[in-house]
Amino acid sequence: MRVLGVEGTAWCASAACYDAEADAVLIESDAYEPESGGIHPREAAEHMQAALPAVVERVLAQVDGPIDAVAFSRGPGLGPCLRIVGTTARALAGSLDVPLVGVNHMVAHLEIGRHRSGFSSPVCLNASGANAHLLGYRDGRYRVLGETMDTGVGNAIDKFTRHVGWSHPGGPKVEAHAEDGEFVDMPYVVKGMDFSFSGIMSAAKQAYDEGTPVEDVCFSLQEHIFAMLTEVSERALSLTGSDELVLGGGVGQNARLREMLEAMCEQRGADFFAPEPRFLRDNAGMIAVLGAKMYAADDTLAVSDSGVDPNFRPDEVPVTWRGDDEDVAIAPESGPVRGAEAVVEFDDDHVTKRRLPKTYRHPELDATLRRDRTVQEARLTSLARRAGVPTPVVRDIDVRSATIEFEHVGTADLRDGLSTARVRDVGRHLATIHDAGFVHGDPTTRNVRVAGDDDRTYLVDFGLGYHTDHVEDYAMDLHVFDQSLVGTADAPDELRAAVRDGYRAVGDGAVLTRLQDVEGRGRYR
Ligand SMILES: C[C@@H](O)[C@H](NC(=O)OP(=O)(O)OC[C@H]1O[C@@H](n2cnc3c(N)ncnc32)[C@H](O)[C@@H]1O)C(=O)O
Ligand SMILES: Nc1ncnc2c1ncn2[C@@H]1O[C@H](COP(=O)(O)OP(=O)(O)OP(=O)(O)O)[C@@H](O)[C@H]1O
Ligand SMILES: [Fe+2]
Repeated sequence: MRVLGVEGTAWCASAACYDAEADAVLIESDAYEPESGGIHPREAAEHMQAALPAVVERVLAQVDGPIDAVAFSRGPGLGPCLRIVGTTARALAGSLDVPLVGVNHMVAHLEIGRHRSGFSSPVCLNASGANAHLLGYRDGRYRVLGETMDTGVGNAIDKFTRHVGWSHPGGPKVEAHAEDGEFVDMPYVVKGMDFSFSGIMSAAKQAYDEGTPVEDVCFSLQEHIFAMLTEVSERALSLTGSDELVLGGGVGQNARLREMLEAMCEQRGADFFAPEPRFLRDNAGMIAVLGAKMYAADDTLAVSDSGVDPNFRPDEVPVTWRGDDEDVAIAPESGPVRGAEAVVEFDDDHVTKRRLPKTYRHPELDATLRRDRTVQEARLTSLARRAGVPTPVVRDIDVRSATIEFEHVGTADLRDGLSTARVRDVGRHLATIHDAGFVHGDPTTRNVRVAGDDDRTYLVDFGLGYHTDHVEDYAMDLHVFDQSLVGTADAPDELRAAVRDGYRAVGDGAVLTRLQDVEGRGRYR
């Protein structure tokens, strides 16, 4: 089987042919390079119009044999560019007289890694220009386990380089300048498996304006941003119990990001795979490869239904080409637990939590995070108890070794004992701590302990918590819990409703309204 792929969501006019029998991918691309500033949608569309016919022709000239289907990027991306891709693909399918396959560009970024690695059900980190998210397959969909709360990771970096006056794209320039840089402290924002770049981008621009050497800013940007992405990836591995990670997206070409992910996986005994650069940056090869899987599953489009969608989210795609039994693994654990942050050991009635150094992080950043989170965790665990939320008693704390000793609570993680009554309780607990002026920061189904007998639910792991009176922060706390239900429960909808019920019974209705807002936000900016 041979599938022709067409890509052109933003900057890369590309065509490819995937020969499934030979597992060979032929790619021809032509990049749009803005003369100044970032990507202008109209100029980018003009580039697609001019360049797509030529790359298609170059591919077809090298193909020896019939084409069985034409696959194209349906979204997400820039509307004017996508429409040209759509028109090109429809015309090709018509002239070749073959079916049309509409591919989600973000799912293609992840599937190419799965395809090339041979991993069965990995967690995927997509680190591209306009996006940044963690995906895991569950129950017929790619679930968004975590994502950026503002801009995509590449766009964030590109905004800094525009500020400095460097041409687009900025990522490779930041990587080159970082080589001679030294560490300066910058904002580091992770909320469960979500993360945000707006604070660090303003800080980077300000540091540059105030005379910090640009090499130091570039170095520190990479150290912070990529450590954030690595931490959330590790949290996703820990939460799902998966031991496979694949990387996708243009920022994945960065050697420092790959090095960090590789080191993290090695430290926890997981397998890591990053496809070669031609499959990381935007390319039609990944569109053709996923197109072939979809075509084999009869997942084709009638021309009348083949409109493009600039906001096409990866979790909207019915995954027709994978089996029902391929869900991302959820392994039962025994013995010491290796969370995203700490190693937790159990001894009779107490639990020792050690934040061991993470070799992937810069030593200074590592020391700060381990110390601050240890102090904060001990404080907030006790504050929550005083507010009336069941949490373990803090028996001892040693800030130097970032170690806390807790009372052992519960008999299982909520993940392994989900019920509507229990998640309703969690909703109430979150409302109670928000009322007391702080957030948990990482409320997942593994950071709640449950007990069989009295059905109490305890909150643990307050290390990412902080004091705040912003409705947005409270809503994000709920959103993190909501996403963890989606990621770990078989039938999450009833549970999600129960959390809201619990929250409503105790907390502020404005937070639930804001939660709807948070969920409705398209983050492709
Ligand atoms: C929707 C689609 O149009 C979009 N595509 C996209 O963002 O192009 P992609 O090729 O995946 O990524 C481009 C980004 O990747 C960054 N980049 C390229 N090389 C880099 C490097 N060595 N280090 C860091 N960033 C790099 C660029 O600065 C740019 O922001 C997407 O996938 O989000
Ligand atoms: N006090 C406690 N009593 C019983 N079990 C606990 C207690 N504290 C932690 N655990 C168990 O250990 C696991 C890991 O602990 P914790 O979440 O604090 O570590 P972590 O490294 O911060 O995890 P992550 O950052 O991945 O959420 C929890 O999911 C829970 O199963
Ligand atoms: Fe992309």
